[in-house]
Amino acid sequence: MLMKVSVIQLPVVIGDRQKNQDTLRTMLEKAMTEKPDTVLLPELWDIGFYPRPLENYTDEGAHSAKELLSELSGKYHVNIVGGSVAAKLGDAVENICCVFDREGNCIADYSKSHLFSPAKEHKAFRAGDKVTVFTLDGVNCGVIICYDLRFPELTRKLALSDIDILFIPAAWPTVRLAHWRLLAQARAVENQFFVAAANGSGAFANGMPLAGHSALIDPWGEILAEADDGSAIITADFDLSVKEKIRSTINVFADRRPDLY
Ligand SMILES: NC(=O)CCC(=O)C(=O)O
Repeated sequence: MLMKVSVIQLPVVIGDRQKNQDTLRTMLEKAMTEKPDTVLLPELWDIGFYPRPLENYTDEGAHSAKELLSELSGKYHVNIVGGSVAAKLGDAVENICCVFDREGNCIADYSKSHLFSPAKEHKAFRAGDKVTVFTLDGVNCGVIICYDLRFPELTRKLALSDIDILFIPAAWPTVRLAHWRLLAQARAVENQFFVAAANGSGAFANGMPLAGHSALIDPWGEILAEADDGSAIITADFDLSVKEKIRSTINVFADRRPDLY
């Protein structure tokens, strides 16, 4: 079975939701010429990482993002893993990813569980406390958000739910590009699944440049497609039978020692 996945590496403008939503409309229309099954967006693609004071830029209940992503997934009949947005939920804000199926239904959500303390994200956002697995076109998928990538235990938990594809929306800076690539490939190799990693292009609110370099990676760690640091759309076919072939050669899941760790 094949799943064609596209990543939209959006050039995020800090604090300008309307502009970023307009850019998404344009880029998604362009991405659809490749006929992807699933499209992934970056972390906080509608406001950037992250304008202050955050309360002036939040999306109440993620309604604005949900309305747009539902419309676009239904219109183009494509699954959308909606990056993330700063959703006001009661009296707190969560960095939340909403997932849409081809009919425009929001079928899952995940709130970032590891907040990036060097940027004081933990002061502005509330951390999520659940692990999210969902199914797109019959394929088991999971999602983590940016800094979550540094915590392999979370990803391993998703792998143990037998996911085939891990989606990673991110806002990752150029100064740590080497970590971004290395960790994304490592998660693919150690868990023997596909990874779709979407970074933004542009800059953080403090002016630090974003690395771009969104990537589509197979379970052998091979990079099937990779962007540079500018605005970009990348696409690759994930041949999901590869996962089983690799697991029948090196079966790390059979050889694990959960009795030791
Ligand atoms: N948006 C983030 O979570 C940034 C993470 C990051 O820059 C890092 O882990 O390094």
